[in-house]
Amino acid sequence: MTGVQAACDIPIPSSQYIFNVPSWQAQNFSCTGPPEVFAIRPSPGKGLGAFVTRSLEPGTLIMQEAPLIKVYPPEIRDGVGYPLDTIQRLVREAFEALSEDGKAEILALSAHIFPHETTAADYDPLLPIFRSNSFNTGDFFGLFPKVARINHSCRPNTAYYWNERLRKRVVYATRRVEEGEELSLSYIPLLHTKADRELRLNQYGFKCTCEVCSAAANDIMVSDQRREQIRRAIYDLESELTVEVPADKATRRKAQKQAEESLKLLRLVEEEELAVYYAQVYRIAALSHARLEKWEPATIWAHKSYQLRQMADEQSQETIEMKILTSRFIESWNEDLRNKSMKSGRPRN
Ligand SMILES: C[S@@+](CC[C@H](N)C(=O)[O-])C[C@H]1O[C@@H](n2cnc3c(N)ncnc32)[C@H](O)[C@@H]1O
Repeated sequence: MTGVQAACDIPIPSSQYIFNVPSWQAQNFSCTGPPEVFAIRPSPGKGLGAFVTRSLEPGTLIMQEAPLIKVYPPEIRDGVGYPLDTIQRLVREAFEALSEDGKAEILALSAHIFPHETTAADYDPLLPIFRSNSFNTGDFFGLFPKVARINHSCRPNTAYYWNERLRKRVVYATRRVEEGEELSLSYIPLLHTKADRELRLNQYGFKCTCEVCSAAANDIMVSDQRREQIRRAIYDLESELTVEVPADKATRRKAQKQAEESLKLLRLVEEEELAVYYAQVYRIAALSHARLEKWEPATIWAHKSYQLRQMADEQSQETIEMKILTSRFIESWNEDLRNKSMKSGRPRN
């Protein structure tokens, strides 16, 4: 029996509580959560930013926030994008329903205003605030005032996702973040060249000054090439991912090539330090090796992917998938070893 199980087995009498809470306090009790791990202060050239107050390990939860304003976008008009007039009206309606404190929180957010906007007859200052700070959860556009203080980087140290169970946007560290370092996340897909990323960031009205975009010309060229290669490799490998054992020699040769490509992809993502993609590429490497019945590397990559996915969200479909795959690969690996030892006539302990 392990120490953990032993500790859990200690019977705790149900009538005993650590604190004796008077009933009036219990009614008024609300959980404020642990102290924040960041502070908001000026970030040179970027307005305000969020800076960590102590070093964070990968996977540390940084923020969990419910949207203060939520707007369900109407259908996109073909080739035109979202109808701005409708979005503007919906944002205004949601804003008017807020408390005075909520309104003040929204109005304090930064916004980039395009010159043509202020001259429009129905100009509403809420629209640039919304455009500069809102996130698309896939279901709706939401304004999350705390998350909105995190600046963009093309090599971010955090990732975020919409947690459907909590109905909150969750931000967590994807790598170690040192005390005093600024938190960053990505507003756009990152597997594009600097020029393409610039075009996408235009909608937020700023030119990115992150470490990748302000590097020397040669480093930018190398980074651009790597990102293009990573994008292509992810697309190619993911579109053919299967755990079916190759039925003939030609398919086996192709599967072998794919396993090699999956390791090259891993190296590229690590060289580019795109921690937000690690879980995805570990999964590709795991499945590519499982197909060849190379259970040891398949298990190692699957477990790495599982660990990262689990840091983000223990109960997501992606995490559960990697947990199941890891245990299946371990089983196959054990079976493989048993078969080999039977063949060699040496029993395995
Ligand atoms: C969502 S807000 C981020 C918080 C903002 N800095 C503030 O003061 O509240 C987005 C705005 O921050 C600035 N910003 C964010 N990331 C940046 C970056 N990588 N380079 C330059 N400016 C950036 C831009 O002005 C952008 O419109």
